[in-house]
Amino acid sequence: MSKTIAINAGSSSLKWQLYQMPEETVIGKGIIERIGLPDSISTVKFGSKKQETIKDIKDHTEAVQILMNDLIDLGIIADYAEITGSGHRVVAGGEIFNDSVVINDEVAKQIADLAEYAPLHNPANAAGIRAFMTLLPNATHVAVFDTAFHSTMPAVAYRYPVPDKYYTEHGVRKYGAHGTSHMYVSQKAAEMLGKPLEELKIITAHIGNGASITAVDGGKSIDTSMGFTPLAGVMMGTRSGDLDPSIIPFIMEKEGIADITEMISILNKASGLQGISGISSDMREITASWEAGEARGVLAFEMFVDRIKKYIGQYFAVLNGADALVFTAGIGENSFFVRKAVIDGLSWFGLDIVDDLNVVGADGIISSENAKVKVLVIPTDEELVIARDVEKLKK
Ligand SMILES: Nc1ncnc2c1ncn2[C@@H]1O[C@H](COP(=O)(O)OP(=O)(O)O)[C@@H](O)[C@H]1O
Ligand SMILES: CC(=O)OP(=O)(O)O
Ligand SMILES: [Mg+2]
Repeated sequence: MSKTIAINAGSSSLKWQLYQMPEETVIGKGIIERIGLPDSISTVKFGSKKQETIKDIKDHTEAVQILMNDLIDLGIIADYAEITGSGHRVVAGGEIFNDSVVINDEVAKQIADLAEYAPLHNPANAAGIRAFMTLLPNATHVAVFDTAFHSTMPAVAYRYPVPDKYYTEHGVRKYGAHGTSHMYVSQKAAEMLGKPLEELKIITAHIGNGASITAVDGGKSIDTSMGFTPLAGVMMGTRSGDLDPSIIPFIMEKEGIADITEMISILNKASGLQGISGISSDMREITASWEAGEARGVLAFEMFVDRIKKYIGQYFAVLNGADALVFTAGIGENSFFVRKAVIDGLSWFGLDIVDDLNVVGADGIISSENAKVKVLVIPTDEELVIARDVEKLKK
C-alpha cells in the first residue's frame, strides 16, 4: 500500500490530493479556500462523499492541521504511516532548483531562505513541508518548483535592463511561477489538438487568485508574465501586477508609509481586484458587481481583462504567432465572462469563442471549428504532476 499526498499551497488556498500510487487513483481530495479571509471553506471529497466546513482559517499551518485531522476523522486513512510520500508545490526555486528534488534538512532550509523570491508563497510552502516532515517522519518528501518549467527562458526574456551586476551578483532576473501548471496544460492541449507538442506555439493563461501568462514554444517556456517575484505581470486578486516603480516612493511619501516592507505588502495583498473594487479579491464577487453595474466593480473587471489581453498580445509577438490559447486555474477554468471578454477583444488575432462551448469547470475547445487560433479550457492538475514526481524520486 503506497499512498502519496500532493500539497499545493497557493496564496489563498491549499489544495491536496491523496493518491494510491503508482495507479494514480485519487483516494481523497480537498481544497481549503479563502485562507486568511473571513469564512474560509474546506471541502473534502472521498468516494461518493463530500464534506464542507466553513470557518475562519488564519494561515496555511492551520490549514494543514485541519486537513490531516480530516483524513483520520473521516476514515480516509487509519494511520498517517499509510502515507509514504508527500509532494509539495514550492513557488520559488531561484536558480538553485531546475527540477524536483527530495527534501532533506538542507533543501528545507533553502526553500525557506528563498522566501525573498516569493514572499506570499514560500513561507506557506515551507510551513507545509515542516508540518509533513514532522507528521510523516518515514515518508519521502519531494519539492516541485513553480519556477523549474521557466528555466528554459532565454536571457533576452529573463534579464531586466538594469546594471549587469544586479543579475551577476544578486540574481535579479525573471523567474516566473505556476510552471507546473503551464507545463501540464500545454502538454494536455497538444493531446486535445491531436498534434505533437514540439510543433505547437501555445499561450497558456493561468488565471487564479495569482495569475500568469506564458509563451510556450515547442513545449518550452520562452517567456512568462511573472517576474523576480509573483508580484509582477497581470493584475491579480490582491496583487497589482506590473506598475511604474516610481509610484512606490511617491506613495510612501504621500501616505506616510515608512517601511518598504509595508509598501510591498500593500502591492501584494491590498491591490489588484481588491484594491480597485474595494469589494473583494474573489472574481465571483467582482463579476456579480460588474453585472450589477457598480462602478468600482465594473472598473476592476475591465482592468483585469485589459491586463490579460495585453499580455496575450505580447506573447503573439514573442512567439511570432500562436496555434492555441489555453485558459486554466480558478478563474480561467470557471469564469465564462472573463474568458468571453478576453477573447472578444482579441478577434483581430484570429481568436473567437462559441458561447455554447464556453464550458465551466471542464475541459474543452471553445473556439469555432475554423478558428485560426484554437482556444481551450483545461482544468489544471498540479497535484498529479507533483504525485508523479514523488513516485519518480522515491527510493
Ligand atoms: N465560478 C467562478 N467564477 C469566477 N471566478 C471563480 C469561480 N470559481 C472560482 N473562481 C475564482 O478563482 C480564484 C481562485 O483561483 P485558484 O486557482 O484556486 O487560486 P490560487 O491557487 O491562486 O489560490 C478566485 O479569485 C475565485 O474567485
Ligand atoms: C505563484 C502564485 O501566484 O501562486 P498562486 O496563484 O497559487 O497564488
Ligand atoms: Mg494556484
